[in-house]
Amino acid sequence: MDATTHPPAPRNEPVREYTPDSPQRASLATTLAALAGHQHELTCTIGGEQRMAGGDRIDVVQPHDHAHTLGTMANATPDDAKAAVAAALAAAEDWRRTPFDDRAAILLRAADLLSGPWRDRLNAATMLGQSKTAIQAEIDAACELADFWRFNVHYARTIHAEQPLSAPGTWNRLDYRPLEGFVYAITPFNFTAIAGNLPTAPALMGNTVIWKPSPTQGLAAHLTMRLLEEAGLPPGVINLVTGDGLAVSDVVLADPDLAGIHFTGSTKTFQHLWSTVGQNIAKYRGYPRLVGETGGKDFVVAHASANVDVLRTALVRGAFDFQGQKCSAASRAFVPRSVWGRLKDDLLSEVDSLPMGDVTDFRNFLGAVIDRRAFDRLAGVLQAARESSDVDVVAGGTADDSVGFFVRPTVIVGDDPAHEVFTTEFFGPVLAVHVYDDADYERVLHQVDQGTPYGLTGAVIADDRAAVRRASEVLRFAAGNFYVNDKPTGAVVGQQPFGGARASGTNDKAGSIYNLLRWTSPRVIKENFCPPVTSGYPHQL
Ligand SMILES: NC(=O)c1ccc[n+]([C@@H]2O[C@H](COP(=O)([O-])OP(=O)(O)OC[C@H]3O[C@@H](n4cnc5c(N)ncnc54)[C@H](O)[C@@H]3O)[C@@H](O)[C@H]2O)c1
Ligand SMILES: N[C@@H](CCC=O)C(=O)O
Repeated sequence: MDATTHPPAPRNEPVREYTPDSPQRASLATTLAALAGHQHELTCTIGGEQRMAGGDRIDVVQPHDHAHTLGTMANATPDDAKAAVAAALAAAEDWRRTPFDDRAAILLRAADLLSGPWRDRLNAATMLGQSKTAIQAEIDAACELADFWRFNVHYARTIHAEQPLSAPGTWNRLDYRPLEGFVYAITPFNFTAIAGNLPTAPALMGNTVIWKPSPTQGLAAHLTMRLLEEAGLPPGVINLVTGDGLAVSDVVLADPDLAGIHFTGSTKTFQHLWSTVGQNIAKYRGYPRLVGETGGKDFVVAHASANVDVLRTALVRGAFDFQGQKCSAASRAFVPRSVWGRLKDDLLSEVDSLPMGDVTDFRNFLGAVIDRRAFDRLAGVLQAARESSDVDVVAGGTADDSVGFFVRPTVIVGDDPAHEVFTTEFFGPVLAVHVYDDADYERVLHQVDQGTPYGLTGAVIADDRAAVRRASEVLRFAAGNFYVNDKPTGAVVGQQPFGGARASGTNDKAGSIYNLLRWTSPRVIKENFCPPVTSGYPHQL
């Protein structure tokens, strides 16, 4: 058990802007060239040792220039997975005995390394590997990840300080034990910060971890692991296994010591993991904690009182930042006819003129979508929309994979809010717009609430206070992160803890006290200073 010390108070990492001629931009450009000019061996890290996984090789390419390979990894095999489990279990005893302050100091040091000497490297890896523009990489790989590490230490300390009352003659304590076993962290391609947070949050609470990042986030994940080692993370605390994860799950999900899953990715993958755990439930030592943040079909509802410039900006940034590949991205908008009349021309011309291309050219607003699979899926969506008589493609609608996986930002207008453009997560730069009669605001709010199985993010744009309040009431369960007169993306750690319910996940709010509580199994210790020495009770006298 730990003394209540006071780690440095967390603060949000300031966001750099990378304006032309700034030294920050010059430094990032130099690192981009250096990283792109090197072929990286994207190894597993098991028990502190780097080794290439034993399965099929996978080339990691730049999505905006797919002929340009950044490095190679391989699918982890069942033997690699077994070695990772063994390493996590071997490291567990020492790690759980490591005082909280030492565990915390490693993550605080990692945060400072990231905001200093590692910033350009992790930003550049995220730009090259995931096709993020400089600002999208900066708010993710530098700022959000440093924020996760600093704020998690603060929240974990708050948890440790929460202790029970003690009656006279006794001392009651809460011992915040880690889970018994190991945690399996599975992370998505789209956020380097999420990839870095999911293994380190359980580790901070004293757990050892097997981390399976997305192959298309492989370069940034590899560098995050090196950064954590430099910060002092002992071998075996986090064991990185590469590849698609299929063989890893076969081993890990059947292991009696599986104590938890920390997942972010698609709803489909999480449901598969959950049902496999359900089938294996009698095998485990305990009940594995299942934490998953998953997909969304995030909305913007405009009211007749909406400021058109606020609405246009929320739609353009909310739908098309990072090519719409944020779980929080606006992908369905509901706009009153009177507002659409004033919004349409400016919105469509702005969307059609958004510069898209190689993200190392800082003038671009969009890069490419992540890989061939995403490109083919999105190209199919656009083709179906172009051919459909039920919807109109009013901006974008084209895709070109000759150099990179480029999909033009697209706006589709449809009359039927039950059409799949309003219900299916496409996870790309596709915004569906439903134009409604101004008098139908109340009906539209209910449609937005019931229109999809998801409940992740959403926004209302309105100047009329009663309209804001009504949207907040009707849409209470439609979004775990609800925005008023803002885009539905860009949550900041410590300010808007992030996560949604319904099919969007377990809503444990990444980077918050609620998430960290899932990685501890508290023990109560009662110590009696004056224990009774006779068995009789006073009423017997
Ligand atoms: N709610 C959130 O906070 C949040 C954040 C980011 C992304 N997302 C969601 O993630 C999705 C996009 O990310 P993605 O394409 O990487 O998702 P995905 O589900 O395809 O993959 C996520 C991770 O799971 C791995 N995986 C897939 N099957 C596996 C298995 N059987 N065993 C082990 N690992 C397995 C993948 O390799 C990857 O590492 C979108 O649906 C998006 O909405 C949600
Ligand atoms: N937390 C991020 C979304 C993460 C999902 O991709 C946001 O708020 O935009």
